[in-house]
Parts: sequence; structure tokens; C-alpha cells
Amino acid sequence: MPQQILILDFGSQYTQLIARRIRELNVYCEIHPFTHAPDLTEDIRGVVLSGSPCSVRDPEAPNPDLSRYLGKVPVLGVCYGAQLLASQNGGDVLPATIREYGRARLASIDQSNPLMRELTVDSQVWMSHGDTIKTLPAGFDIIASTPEVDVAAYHVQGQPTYGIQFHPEVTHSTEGKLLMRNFVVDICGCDQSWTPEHFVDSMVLALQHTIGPDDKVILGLSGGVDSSVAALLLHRAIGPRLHGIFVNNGLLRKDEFESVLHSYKDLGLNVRGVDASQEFYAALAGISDPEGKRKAIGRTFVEIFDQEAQKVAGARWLAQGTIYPDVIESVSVKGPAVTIKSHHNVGGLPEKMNLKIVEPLRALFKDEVRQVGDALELPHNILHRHPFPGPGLGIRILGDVTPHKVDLLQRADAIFIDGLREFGLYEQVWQAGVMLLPIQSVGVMGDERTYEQVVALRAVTSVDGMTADWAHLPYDFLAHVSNKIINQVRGINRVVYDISSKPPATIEWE
Ligand SMILES: Nc1ncnc2c1ncn2[C@@H]1O[C@H](COP(=O)(O)OP(=O)(O)OP(=O)(O)O)[C@@H](O)[C@H]1O
Ligand SMILES: O=c1[nH]c(=O)c2[nH+]cn([C@@H]3O[C@H](COP(=O)(O)O)[C@@H](O)[C@H]3O)c2[nH]1
Ligand SMILES: NC(=O)CC[C@H](N)C(=O)O
Ligand SMILES: [Mg+2]
Repeated sequence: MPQQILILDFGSQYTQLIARRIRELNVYCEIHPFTHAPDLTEDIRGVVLSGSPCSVRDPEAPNPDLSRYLGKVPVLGVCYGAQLLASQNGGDVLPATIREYGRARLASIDQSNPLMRELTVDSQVWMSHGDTIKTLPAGFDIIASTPEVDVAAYHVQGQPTYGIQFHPEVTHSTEGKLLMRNFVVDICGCDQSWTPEHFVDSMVLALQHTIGPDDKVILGLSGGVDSSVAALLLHRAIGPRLHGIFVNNGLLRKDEFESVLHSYKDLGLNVRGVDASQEFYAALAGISDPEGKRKAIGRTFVEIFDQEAQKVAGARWLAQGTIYPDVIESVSVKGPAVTIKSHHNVGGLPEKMNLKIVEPLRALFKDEVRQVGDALELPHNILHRHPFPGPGLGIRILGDVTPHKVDLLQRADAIFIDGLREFGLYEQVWQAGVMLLPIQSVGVMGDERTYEQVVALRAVTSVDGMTADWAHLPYDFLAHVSNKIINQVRGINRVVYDISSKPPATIEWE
């Protein structure tokens, strides 16, 4: 295991940002819910305690025993984490007279303290708290204040334990990254060696160690970034013992089955294309409910993987392209998050497959997956491909799915995506696609009345898909796409543009 920082999560909306800031310093870190705090191991060089929506004054609030870490490795409490350490040691945490959300400025700083080294007076910090530390326990020293908050940061005498009331992980804390560097590099002594290349080398070794010398691995490949990067890593580790399976679920983009299979062959990967369109259409027949469709698609995927695995003698592993946000969401502090959408690849692989799961990208964020793909020389067109959901056009056809609707949508979608490329807009957009709406509208074409379907164009900007803004595409581009769809795709007579952000909408419509 690489040296790492452990982040104990108390449910803050910013916990993932702490992880991102540490990884940007080329230091590996993991988030664990406070309810599953791991024991200290040699590779854990420091611990960060996250913020929380809870108040330490609430008897129900998280209050774990931290003695296994304190004084043994450096600990940094952020907001709730700082309040918790203060209150566990006899300090007073009280409701603040004014709740503080937003920007503040550091008025005094103890620059001789290693956490505060090189931070500047007047530096902007981001606050988000309703409680405040009124009195510190004996042996705790203030190392920074703002005009409103005396205890903006503290240090525990004689041990590398620190607390800060503000949020260094938020970019609005302009010197937050410097503070994190002071903690992670200077105080914890991490050597900043966690680079994409390092990840590739150590993951290939780990895969070789885990997967037995004669074992074969089945990997569902989609043409998307995650599964393609997983494929290259596994291929480097076990070569031809990797068996990729690319399923045509009848819900792919126009001509995608052929073109993706082709690009995998070019990469030297051992991939079988399985055309299961009819099985998917049969499973979807008559189902209009979004969750019903997702479940039917998920089930059919599993059936196909199961059938294919049985054809490969010695198949002992099922590899998945699972990435870090999937993992974090399923171990959230408040219990598994409410189901908004059932992702087709999560949950419910049947026992009888008898395959063990291997997930080489489990620890990475999407943009980190792209960096690893870059280090593995994944071709640009796959690396920068927009994400595409496994259930494909099945969740972009509102209402029931038929081969005829798939055909209409494939043609409209191809015009939109080709148009983005033509206008040089494809890589400015994080994801784009077309939705086929379950309504008809009246139009007039060549003096004749039409009564045909409506499609909605969807394009978003985002970093990781967790939040997204609708893309402000140029009007002349939208006009071009709208004209072309209405003129060329018989059966569609109206095009609208979706101007909803996530939240409160989501990227896909179902
Ligand atoms: N048509 C398919 N055939 C086989 N496996 C698939 C197919 N579609 C999806 N999968 C599997 O489901 C997983 C999740 O799909 P998902 O779309 O989240 O990831 P991806 O396709 O690898 O990347 P991206 O998010 O960039 O599209 C994939 O990693 C892959 O293992
Ligand atoms: O592989 C997948 N299986 C799914 O079931 C699924 N549902 C949504 N998505 C993709 O996830 C991102 C966020 O989508 P939403 O804002 O619609 O939840 C977007 O990139 C979506 O395309 C899926 N990907
Ligand atoms: N961001 C936080 O960690 C907030 C901690 C606590 N809930 C407060 O309001 O002070
Ligand atoms: Mg995909």
C-alpha cells in the first residue's frame, strides 16, 4: 500500500473536496465513514477529521473514540472535526451569536507554527458553521483568528494535533492548498510520489498478485473511459487472460457497436462483441417506468455476462470499471444514500456466477481515471469521449422502448454529436445527448400538417457529473442542429433545448 492520509467522514458536503485537494498534492488518501474508522497501519501518515452537518452539542452527534490516532500520527480537525476535538477534551463549543457562512479574513496568524507557515495576514478563508469554539481545553493554543472568530485555528501543545474552523478544501479559501500542503507534506511527511504513472505500476503489480497465474478475468467493456482504462491496466497485468465482452444492448449510439469493437481490436485487446439487442428489447417490452426499465436492463446485462462467463474455461474474476464516487455514495455516513436512480452495474450480481470481483479504479475520481488513461496511452478519442450511461438510449426514450424509437433517436443523436464535433464544441461540453419525449406536437411542412414527436437536446458542463450546469451553446449551432434533425429525421418535427442544471434536475431525464 502507498503511504496515505486517512479522512474520517462525518458527513460534510465538502469531504470529497478534502480528498481531491490531497490527491492534487500527489498524495494518496482514502475516505472512511467515522462509523468504520480503520486501525492505524504503517502506511497511514496522518488523519483528517471532516466537517459535519451535526452539532457536537447534540447528544446523538458523531463522537468516536479517536485515541487510536491522537498523538500517534498528525491529526487535523476541520470545522466539526476541530469542534469535536475541542469538546472531547473539555473545551466549550456553543452556538455562535451569528452563524457564519461565506468569506472571512485571517486577522492574526502564528506563522511560526508549521501548519500556518507562509500563510498571509488578510488571507481569505471560507467559513460554514453555526457553532463556535468559545473556550479551548488546557494545552490548546490559538494559531489563527479572524475578526469574528477567536479560535480560527489551534494547535495542541506537544503533539501534532491541529484544528481549523474554516474550510481549506474549498477553493474560496485562497491559501487553503498551502495549508493542506503544510499538513500533508511538512507535518505528516508524505513524499508526493502518488502520480498516475506510479498508480499504474503499483496497480499492475497488485493485480498480478491478486489474480492467480491461471485465472481468467471477464470484463464488461462499453467503449467508455472507465472500462477502457480498467481494460488497459488488466491487460498490462495479465495479457490475453483478460476476456473483454462488449454487449450490444440495442440501446447504443448509431454505429457504435462496430466502431467501438474496431477501436478495441486496434488496441490489441481480446474483446468479444455480443449482440443481445433482441434480449434487451424483449426484457423492455411494455415497460414505461424509469426504474422498471433500469432494472430490466440491469438484469439482462447480468444474464448475458453470466452466459458469456460460462463459455470461458477458467474464468474466476469479473472485473468492473467502478470508480470512487460510486464507492463513496454506497458507504455514506447517513447510511446508503436514497436511491435516485439505480445504476445498471451496481448491486445484484447473482451468486451462481461464482466470480470474484476485481475493481482496479475503485479509488479514483473520473478526472484521475482520465490521467491514468493518458499515462497508459489510451487514444485521445476514447480518453475524451463523453460519458454514456450503460442503459444507453433506453433511459433517453421516455416511456416504453421500441426498436423504431431507438432508430429515430439514434439518428437525431448522431446529428447533434456530429454537429458538436463539426463546430469544435465537443470537448467544451462534458456530456451531450438527445432525449425522445413521449409527446407529439403539430407542425407544418411543405404546406402539410404534421403531428410528430418532440426531442430535447441536452448538453452540460461539469467536472465529475455530481453537479452540472447546462451548456450555453451558441444559438447558430442550436439552429443548425434543430434544422437538420427536423429536415432529416422523419417522425420528429420539433426540437427543444434543456436549460436545467443539476441539482435540481439530473443529467439524464430518467
Ligand atoms: N454495452 C456494454 N457492454 C458491456 N459492459 C458494459 C456495457 N455498458 C456498460 N458496461 C459496464 O458497466 C460499467 C459502468 O458503465 P459506465 O458507463 O458507468 O462506465 P464506462 O462506460 O466504462 O465509462 P463512461 O462513464 O465514461 O461511459 C462499465 O465500466 C462496464 O463494465
Ligand atoms: O453507467 C451508467 N449507468 C447508469 O445506470 C447511469 N445513470 C446515469 N448515468 C450517468 O451518470 C451521470 C450522472 O447522471 P444523472 O445526473 O442523470 O444521475 C451521467 O453521466 C449519466 O449519463 C449512468 N451511467
Ligand atoms: N461545516 C461544519 O463542519 C459545521 C459544523 C457544525 N455543524 C456547525 O454548524 O458549526
Ligand atoms: Mg458508459
